[in-house]
Amino acid sequence: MNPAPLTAPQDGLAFIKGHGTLNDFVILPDDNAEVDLDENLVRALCDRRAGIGADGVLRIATAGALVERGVLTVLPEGVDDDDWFMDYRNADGSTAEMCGNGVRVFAHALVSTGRAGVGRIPIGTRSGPRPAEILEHDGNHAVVRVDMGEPGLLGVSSVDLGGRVYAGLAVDMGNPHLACIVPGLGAAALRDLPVHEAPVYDTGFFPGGVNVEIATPLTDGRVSMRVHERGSGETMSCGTGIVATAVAALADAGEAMGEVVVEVPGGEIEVSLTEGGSALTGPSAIVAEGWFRRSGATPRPEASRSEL
Ligand SMILES: N[C@@H](CCC[C@H](N)C(=O)O)C(=O)O
Repeated sequence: MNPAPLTAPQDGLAFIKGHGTLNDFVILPDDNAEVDLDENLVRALCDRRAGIGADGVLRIATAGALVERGVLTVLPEGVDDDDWFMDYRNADGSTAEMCGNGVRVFAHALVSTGRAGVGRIPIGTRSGPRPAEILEHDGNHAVVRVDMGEPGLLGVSSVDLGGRVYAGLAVDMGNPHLACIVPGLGAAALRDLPVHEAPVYDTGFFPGGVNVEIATPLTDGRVSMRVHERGSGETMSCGTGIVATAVAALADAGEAMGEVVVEVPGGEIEVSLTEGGSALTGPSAIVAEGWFRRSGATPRPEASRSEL
């Protein structure tokens, strides 16, 4: 008997799987925004046991199509109708304004699917334009630099993570962050902290939730960081959180600008902070493509929800 070759199933949703320093994404090429990307579908795609598994979903669509379909109410300032737009969703189905690792992988996917050429690529996000430049490209691997815009300094706050309270700098990277530089913390001790536990933060300060970074102080231009992301739990890397951490680590050292290498469990990323701007440079990998069978998606029993 000849086994049937793989063909697109009738209810198949084409996907690409990629990651940036192990912050992983299901990428949905959906230029005209035809897919009804509701919370249940996002959760099913991101489910690490019953789905493909990812920290988030990146839908590729034009900004104009997302407005036409009502996914966006208005175009963010500086984003044009024809721009590719990164419609980002967290693993729990919530929407976020920005994802720094996501923009690198998104730009890489645009190039590898022929939607853009290498060079500077305009990319729209809910927090405005985040142009990316492919610095190296070798099929499934790329090095991408993203213009991350000007970090906003919001003040100081604190968070309880695993029973210990940390003070941090609140940084707006389009999405909210609390970057906590812990005096005397070394990389080995950071590895032992219970960053997977749900952070207890000031909901008055962060009414829409917050991403929490715990990091070592700046030493020779480097810091180590771990992150608990809003809507995804602990991840191996977070691009916006990496820039927020660089801002906080430099501030802690009495500086406002400079270059910082941030080590995360998933690898290393370079951050450049300049007058009124920031950039993130790091790798992207594309590892798979295929079809997600929508009718095969299995709702999770309530008892297993904490794993999402
Ligand atoms: N992993 C991302 C950030 C994704 C969004 C975040 N969880 C939020 O809800 O704000 C990154 O690389 O920046």
